[in-house]
Amino acid sequence: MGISSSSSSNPESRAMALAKAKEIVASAPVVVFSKSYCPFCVRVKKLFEQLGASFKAIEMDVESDGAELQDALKEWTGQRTVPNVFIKGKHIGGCDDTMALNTQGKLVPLLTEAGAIAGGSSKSTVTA
Ligand SMILES: N[C@@H](CCC(=O)N[C@@H](CS)C(=O)NCC(=O)O)C(=O)O
Repeated sequence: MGISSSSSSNPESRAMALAKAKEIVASAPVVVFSKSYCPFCVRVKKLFEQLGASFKAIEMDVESDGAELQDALKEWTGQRTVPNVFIKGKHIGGCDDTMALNTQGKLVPLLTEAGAIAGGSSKSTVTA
């Protein structure tokens, strides 16, 4: 490797990426770490839209430090795949996990409690 190393293997960059990921998660009621071409991400974002929930999407294939963020998320949550969903700072998981919460009727209460659905939603679940 010589004197240079990739930014994601540099401990300082890793720590910075982890701090940034945590900052992003704290900055919005719902955060979806995503990739713009990922069909599972599209499903999750569409579900939140259908539920009328506001969310922040971070497209890691577009962000210049996306690879570092993805490494940081793996370190933090144990999950490397996208989407990687957080509600009110809590790690929810991926598309399957989010869809399962919706099917169980647990997603809307979480989104409402997080303040992502203004004034609550008349829908308790949606079929996606
Ligand atoms: N079962 C997972 C599937 C997610 C998945 O396979 N995502 C792909 C992108 S479509 C992924 O993250 N691949 C690894 C990568 O992009 O680094 C879920 O429900 O979220």
